[in-house]
Amino acid sequence: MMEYTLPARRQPRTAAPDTVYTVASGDLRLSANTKCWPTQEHLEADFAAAVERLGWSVERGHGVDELTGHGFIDSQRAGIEVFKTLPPDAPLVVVEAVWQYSHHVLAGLRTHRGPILVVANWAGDFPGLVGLLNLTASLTKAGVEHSALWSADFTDDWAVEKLGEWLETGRIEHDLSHVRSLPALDDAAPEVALGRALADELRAEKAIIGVFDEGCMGMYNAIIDDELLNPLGIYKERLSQSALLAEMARVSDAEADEAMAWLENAALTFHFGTDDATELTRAQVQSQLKMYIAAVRISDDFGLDAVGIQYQQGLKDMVPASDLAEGLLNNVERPPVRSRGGERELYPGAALPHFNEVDEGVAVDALITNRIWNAMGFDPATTLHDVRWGEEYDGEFVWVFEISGSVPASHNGGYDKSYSMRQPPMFFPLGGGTLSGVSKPGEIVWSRVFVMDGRLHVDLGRGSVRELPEAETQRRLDATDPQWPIMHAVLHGVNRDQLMARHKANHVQVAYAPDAAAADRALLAKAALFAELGLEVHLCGDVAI
Ligand SMILES: C[C@H](O)[C@@H](O)[C@@H](O)C(=O)CO
Repeated sequence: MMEYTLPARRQPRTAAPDTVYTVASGDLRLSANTKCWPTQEHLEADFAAAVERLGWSVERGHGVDELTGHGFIDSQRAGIEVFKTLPPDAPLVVVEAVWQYSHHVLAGLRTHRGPILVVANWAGDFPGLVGLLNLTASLTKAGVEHSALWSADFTDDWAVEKLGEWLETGRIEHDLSHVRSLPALDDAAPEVALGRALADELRAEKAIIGVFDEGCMGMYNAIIDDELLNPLGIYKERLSQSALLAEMARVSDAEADEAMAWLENAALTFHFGTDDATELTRAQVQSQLKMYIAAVRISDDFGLDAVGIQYQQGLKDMVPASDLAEGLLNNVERPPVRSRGGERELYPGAALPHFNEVDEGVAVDALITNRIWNAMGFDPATTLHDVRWGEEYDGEFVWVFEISGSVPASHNGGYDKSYSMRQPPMFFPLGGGTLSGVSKPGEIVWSRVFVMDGRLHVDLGRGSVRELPEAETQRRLDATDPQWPIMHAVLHGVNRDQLMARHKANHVQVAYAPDAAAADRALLAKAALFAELGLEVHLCGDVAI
């Protein structure tokens, strides 16, 4: 008989009784992990104290790295190694005070057999809630059973009761009574006819989304397989960020400066400084505008209907942030871009929808929103935001929707009400300016396209954007990232915990309509379009259908 070298069988550890094991997933960027570590330690102490008060013990599943000084799992490999040492049947909690890359822990969580809980602190300072929402959405797409919980410090009655429920049963049931399935639609409604006609057109004529490097920052939920995407009539053009760099190198300084002059003329405020390491410089913006021009030219080359640049891996070490380009692309009014030889203006008078962080759920949504809003004669500017945080103001819960860098200027009421600040060095070593502002008051449709049970779904809802006093706006910006664009959103008929429990992404899509009745009509058209394409449509909160 032949003798082969068989791998030694690993003996799985047995879980200690009444013990919860914790892990913490982090960023890939050392600067972010180091800076956020004290906040993470604080949350872990609060959470452990809550568990211990309920009579259980907490064992941290991995230590603090002596070299880096932080205790985050900072790569997929590190995560796999940590999970090898954990008892596979133990109750396991992923504790998150920061923005994290879900794939760091997804491999381990996919094969973990014990109950899984993801928790975050209800705080604005670092995007822990955003990290939680990405991980729970990724687990949902992966079909891994899990629960989630959030609290300021895990001493409030609600969180303590929910934690107790999880310790006892291995599950937390949240109130999801705000979600209902789309009812049969009125065939005679013009919005239904519009939605269905646009769906037919999309399937028959097809559209292409350009994906500059798929899979940003471990966001597994943000990747939609071709098998799910193609039946909608949407196809991916897989592009490399290297090609974007090469194209940027072909854009002249003079062309970028012309775009800069256009923006200065439109009264966009740039907060310039001189220290490249921490402040915004003209050279950074010039590079960003070269990216804008290059992205439009490549989109034209490939006949793209929408485009996404992932930036935060790879490009972040090569050029300043993609955000300024992204905000410009999503706006109808933007610096004109001509073909390389100057003969043609590209995508004249139109927004070219951009899906930040190559989130393909956003790509589908932005493309469809753009078509419906254009057909209805509304401003088609649409953007994602991070579901970042929120607090009550004046008796209602006002969300801080805040994406990490840019919105279309029309959301702020125009370029003259928008500004550009240097991206925080912790995340963006080479800087670059944002396209920021405070989103104008008005009526919005919000939505999220996501993958669950191997199918595409969409959640749709209505909201209003509030105007808050300047001091409150500033307080919210200071409590989060003051460089980033903020929207004071109130969701109709959906409370804080309902959104957190249900929302299957760190991102939420928003688009304005001229007034409440118009927003209701746009939502109806969107629901009809998505239903016609075969998505499972869910209505969230108070929706007039
Ligand atoms: C800068 C950070 O990495 C952000 O990109 C992160 O918080 C997100 O926006 C995630 O959607």
